Amino acid sequence: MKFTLQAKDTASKARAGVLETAHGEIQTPIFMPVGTAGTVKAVHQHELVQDIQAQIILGNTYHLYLRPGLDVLHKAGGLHKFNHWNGPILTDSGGYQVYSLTEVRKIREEGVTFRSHIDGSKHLFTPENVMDTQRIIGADIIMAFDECTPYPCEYSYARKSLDMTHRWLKRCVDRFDSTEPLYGYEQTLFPIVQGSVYKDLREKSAEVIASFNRDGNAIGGLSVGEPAEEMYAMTEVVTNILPQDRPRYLMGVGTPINILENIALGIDMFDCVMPTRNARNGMLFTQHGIINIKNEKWKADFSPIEAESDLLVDQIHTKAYLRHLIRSQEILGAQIASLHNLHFYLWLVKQAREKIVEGTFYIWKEKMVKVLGQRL
Ligand SMILES: Cc1cccc2c(=O)nc(N)[nH]c12
Repeated sequence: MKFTLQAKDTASKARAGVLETAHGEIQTPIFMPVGTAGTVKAVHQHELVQDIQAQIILGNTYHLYLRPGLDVLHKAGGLHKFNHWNGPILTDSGGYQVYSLTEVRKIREEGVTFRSHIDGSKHLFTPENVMDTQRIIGADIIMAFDECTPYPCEYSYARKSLDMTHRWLKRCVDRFDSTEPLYGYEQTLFPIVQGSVYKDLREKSAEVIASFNRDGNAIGGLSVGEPAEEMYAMTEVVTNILPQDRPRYLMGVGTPINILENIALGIDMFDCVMPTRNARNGMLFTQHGIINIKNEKWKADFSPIEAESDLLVDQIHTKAYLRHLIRSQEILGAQIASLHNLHFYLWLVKQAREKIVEGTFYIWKEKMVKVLGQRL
């Protein structure tokens, strides 16, 4: 998988590039809508393509393995066929979701046993079988099986966990490199840097991950509750070590401000459930700050959701109407708010890319971060 750097900011580590996959190219920096169970919740495919120009979406091994299950996905010819998405797909390896979604789980050298959050059935994920699973799902970019350490966590735990994640990575690489894609197009495996918030562990993990010389590299174990300053400090340590000519993917990040600050630290790819999850609760991200649409102040505000936006629903629907839909828990409320937030996130990273290319990113970023966190 080819990654071409097109521009670098002079006042920061921000870069603009193009990542070529079997299902098309991705302009970076990029935000990847999370489509956990094979759908970006409350958003139609044509809206992803036409309305927000999403370039790549995420699926998830844990969810897809449990439902609809590997036999259905295999018979369908993979996730692209199943959900009719013809662009690139990235799947997470499932370990993180086991930790965040299940109570009953055990982490062993062999892998992780857990009970399904759906029906309580018992399962085992190992580095080998999550590679096989991601072969069946057929995502263009697949993630190594890692342990995402909680925050906070003891140094000794973080170090032991890191060493196991590196041993698991070797097993993932051996399995992936000794199996073939199932649907006639190449897939690529990204390893994941861990090390919690400990500088020396992050340095060690970044060096080990870089030594595998894969097409791209991910940074995990952040956006797990640590203060933003710690997130930025660890990202800086890791991007100083990861190879310049490979894309860097910071997993689970983040707010609009997190994204801009991490682009300045040399990150190219982001994913986060925040734009869709918070949308369903009425939290709207806009270029002037954050709107809690359920707030009384919008009750009779008949101005467009966001006048400057080129998204149709932002122009034709009013704040008052969207407030009514969200408060009434109408499905259309989730649909409009989710589409609005995803459109905003994709607009933001597209703006960042344009500013990097024209050499004005740092000034623009400093101005934007002052506005984006404001409560309107
Ligand atoms: C989705 C996600 C968010 C945040 C962190 C992580 C992580 O450390 N590892 C994996 N596999 N996924 C993550």
